[in-house]
Amino acid sequence: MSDKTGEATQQLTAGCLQFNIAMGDVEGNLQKVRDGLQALARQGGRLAVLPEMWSCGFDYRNLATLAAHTPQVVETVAALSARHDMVVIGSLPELDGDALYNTSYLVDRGVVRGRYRKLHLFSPMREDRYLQAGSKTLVADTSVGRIGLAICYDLRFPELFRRLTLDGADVICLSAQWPKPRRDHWCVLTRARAIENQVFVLAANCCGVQGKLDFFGSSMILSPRGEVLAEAKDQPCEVLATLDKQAQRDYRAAIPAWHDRRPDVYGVLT
Ligand SMILES: NC(=O)CCC(=O)C(=O)O
Repeated sequence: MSDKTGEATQQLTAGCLQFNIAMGDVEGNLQKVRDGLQALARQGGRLAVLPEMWSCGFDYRNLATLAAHTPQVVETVAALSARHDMVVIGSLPELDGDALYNTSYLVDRGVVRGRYRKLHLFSPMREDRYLQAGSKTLVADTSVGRIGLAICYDLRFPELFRRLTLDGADVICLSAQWPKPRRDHWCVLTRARAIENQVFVLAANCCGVQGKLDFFGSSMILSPRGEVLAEAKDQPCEVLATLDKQAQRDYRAAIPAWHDRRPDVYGVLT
């Protein structure tokens, strides 16, 4: 599919942490992540995906103050990722000057390898009123392979996922806060993005109630064929699966949709 495989691990144990995000409670949410990463590490996890805005939720009124904690939160996650020999990905509020972003941090064994600022802000949850949109995509080489990042509503934009795959991602990690009643969209779209790009998709959602929103969980791990390798129910938990990179290469060779694309006719993506 791409010569930029960034191949590091043939068999990768990877997981999503799903929990109920307590609005504004940075320390409480961080403790859930400490416990969850430890549980994943005990089961051999080398890659962990956390939900969207996991440190505090969309606490818009206090977001600038809460975002001021983010550098310290990232430092703590970096220390945990080093201790557990893991790549950890999840979105947090980021303050840059006066601007706030919904930013996914990719931390690899103690080092921040990249940041991705959400491109598509979800106006039904008023995200566009309080946050700025990013303007760049991110695919990074890590100790577990080449990873592309996306955040929640981004899932509805196949062009982004195609771009990440064109840039060599073999795993795409999505942090989300995706509420009821749109579980069917979540299930179909995570699967579609995996199948159409022949990539692994790890999609971490939150669960529980925050204000008027009720989150159904269903964090997912999908194979490049679209098989559901693991799926959470609606309670706090971690889900894990083994990602077989050789099987991914074999499948891409068997169904060569990538080579058969016709961007000369219909696409500007090259
Ligand atoms: N936080 C989000 O981006 C929510 C996206 C969502 O719920 C959707 O249906 O799309």
